[in-house]
Amino acid sequence: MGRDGQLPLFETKAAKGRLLFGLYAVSTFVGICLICVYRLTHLPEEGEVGRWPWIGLFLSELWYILYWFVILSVRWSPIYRNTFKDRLTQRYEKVLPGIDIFVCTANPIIEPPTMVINTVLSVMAYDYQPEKLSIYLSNDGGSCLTFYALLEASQFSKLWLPFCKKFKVEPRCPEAYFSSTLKPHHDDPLMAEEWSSIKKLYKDMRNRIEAVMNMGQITEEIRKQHKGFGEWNLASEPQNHQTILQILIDGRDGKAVDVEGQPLPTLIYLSREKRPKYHHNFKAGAMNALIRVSSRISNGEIILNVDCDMYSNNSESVRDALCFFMDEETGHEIAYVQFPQCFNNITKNDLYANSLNVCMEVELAGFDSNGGPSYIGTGCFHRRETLCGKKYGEKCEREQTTRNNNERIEENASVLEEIGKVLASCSYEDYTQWGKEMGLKYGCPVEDTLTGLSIQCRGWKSIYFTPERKAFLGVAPTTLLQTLIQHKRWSEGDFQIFLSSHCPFTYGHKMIPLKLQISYCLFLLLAPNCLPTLYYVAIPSLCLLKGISLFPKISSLWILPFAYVMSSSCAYSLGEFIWCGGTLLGWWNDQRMWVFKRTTSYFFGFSETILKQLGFAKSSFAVTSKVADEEESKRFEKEVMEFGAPSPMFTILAALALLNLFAFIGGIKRMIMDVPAHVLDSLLLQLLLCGVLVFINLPVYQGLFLQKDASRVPYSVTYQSIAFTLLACSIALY
Ligand SMILES: O=c1ccn([C@@H]2O[C@H](COP(=O)(O)OP(=O)(O)O[C@H]3O[C@H](CO)[C@@H](O)[C@H](O)[C@H]3O)[C@@H](O)[C@H]2O)c(=O)[nH]1
Ligand SMILES: [Mn+2]
Repeated sequence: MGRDGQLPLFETKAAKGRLLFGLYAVSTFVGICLICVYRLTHLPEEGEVGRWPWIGLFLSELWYILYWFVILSVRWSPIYRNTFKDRLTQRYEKVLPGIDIFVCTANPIIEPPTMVINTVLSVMAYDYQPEKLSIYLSNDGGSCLTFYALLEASQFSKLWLPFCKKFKVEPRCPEAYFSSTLKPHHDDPLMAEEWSSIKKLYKDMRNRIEAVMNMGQITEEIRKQHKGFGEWNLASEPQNHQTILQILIDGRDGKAVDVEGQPLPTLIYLSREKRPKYHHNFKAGAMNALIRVSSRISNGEIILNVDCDMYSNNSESVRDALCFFMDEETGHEIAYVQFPQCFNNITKNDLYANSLNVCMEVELAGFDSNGGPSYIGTGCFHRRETLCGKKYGEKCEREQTTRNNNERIEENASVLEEIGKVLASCSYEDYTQWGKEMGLKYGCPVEDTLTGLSIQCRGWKSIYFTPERKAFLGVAPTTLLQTLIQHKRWSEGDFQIFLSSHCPFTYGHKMIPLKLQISYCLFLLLAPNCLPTLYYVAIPSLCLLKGISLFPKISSLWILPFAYVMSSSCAYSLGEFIWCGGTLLGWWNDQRMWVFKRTTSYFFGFSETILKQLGFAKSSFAVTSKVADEEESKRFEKEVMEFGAPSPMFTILAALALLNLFAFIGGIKRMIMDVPAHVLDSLLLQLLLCGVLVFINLPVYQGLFLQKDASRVPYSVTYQSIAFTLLACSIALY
């Protein structure tokens, strides 16, 4: 029961199956202790072969044990939330706050404008009073083609919104809706008719936008449709232009209505100023410009941030989020409500492990119970004042950015556009706290994690909410390289936070619970995982070639803890994976990606972070492509691994795969030729490990030797990797 005897607006439930989890944790812990005892008591004497590989292996294992404790503490007691939207409506319908929605895009080629406006339309159609909704599109690509697409969307919304509301359609992203639903049956002839006509109008619009995209420019005729195009006479280069701010729909304007005469949400286009002299700070820079501009135009109390590829799949999400913010008991403590990142282009067995299901279903729910989820960049509702640097419980002093909420904004649209242009200019942030104490933080490729952490360290709580009907659906990378590069950015940014003054253990000391500090390490310490993994996939195999044993004999009892820890961990992760909706083959693919990411993405992420610390490298942000060519898409659908592009990441993958293949063949040969049974006895576990790695790497061999189309491993990579492998093997053997 909440304050004043009212029922709360949300409830919290603990996860089930804790006993089983405890059993797994305790028994595995015993196994781990025994492994340590074995490693210490069986350490080869000084001068004996295998002493150094042994020590290295033990250090790797120690790292994994440390990381296992992190994994365990995140999973200890996940919680799940449930909202009561009817109570919200009953109590607060008249006083619901204004919501500002920020959609970010950065590149018209890899983030096609059709996709961007689909996202925009889906959030315009939220089940919420349109007078209280304002949608901002931030275009860092600076392309007028995106502006044109948004102009089209503003027209189309006049039909789309009433259609969605009249027939309560889901999802409210037109592309997703029309490709997932069939024409409604004749029992509702009215809807069937409207359905067909809207579908046709949507397709016409899409064709117009695509035609313009193919031309690469807009025609004179289109240019005349809106004064805004005039801005591009001055803005020739995407990275060097003035602010472009256009209010396409002004919700306050009585004439801004849909075809049924109902008001429309406000719709605004923004390309912040870009100048070569000024660093633009990637998405964080875009978000901060949006925060300032919106504070003068609509000043919504709540800000929703979505990436341009993450359409709203659930028209009730705003209300879900408000159930947390407006809860009488705890609402005032909550800074942000994070929804999971889900994707609509995951294939059945998820070859590249992009679904992030376990992270979204289990790990973030664990964060929630340990003190609050991190901010993951998209699908997150923020309280505006917390983004402006306010501490929990403090009165907001920085009035320049937040206006009084009751104050009505009276200026007309063109005045607001002029004011906004100043707020989004490069020099506005000079000598201010923006990017430091205010807004999203600069200087880190994972601005989201860093910003979320600092909000939590200012005393705020956060909430993680996974509704049954997914709230947002996005586009996951569709090639191996894109996935690896994305994870490199993440691991690099995360590790950078760990090494910085924002390390949760110091920065968060006494500010957030210890268990949350530890939980953050799950992400922040991903990068260093590359070292033990590289060691584990290379050294035991090389030792196998040489005949050095690093694991207990099969006939010894010491084999038991190794066998137990391996099988219990596999069983646990498989169970968790299936529980989160995965398949058996999906789990296997996930294991493969586990190895691939650790030996490439995290390795590069780790090295670059170190180089950055030493001042040798600068930060970058490789935007993930949301499109693939036709052949690529076909292979993606068929779950054929894509190696097409030459990349040092592939050289490492191929070299490690070949190394294990050679070692495996060498190991088998040794067993057959050298006959004495003790070889088999002392090397079998190593042979098994090597065999599993060979099995994991099957798609790599396929890419090296069998695939003939554009997806094969490039020859340059093949030669390099063969050279590396031969070198490594000969060093090991002689
Ligand atoms: O200079 C830039 C670069 C990127 N973006 C936008 O940022 C978003 C995320 O970029 P994307 O390439 O899709 O990155 P992902 O790896 O998919 O994104 C995840 O990880 C990022 C941090 O690395 C977060 O910013 C994202 O919100 C989160 O979804 C996209 O909408 C981009 O348009 C900008 O607005 N300006
Ligand atoms: Mn993305």
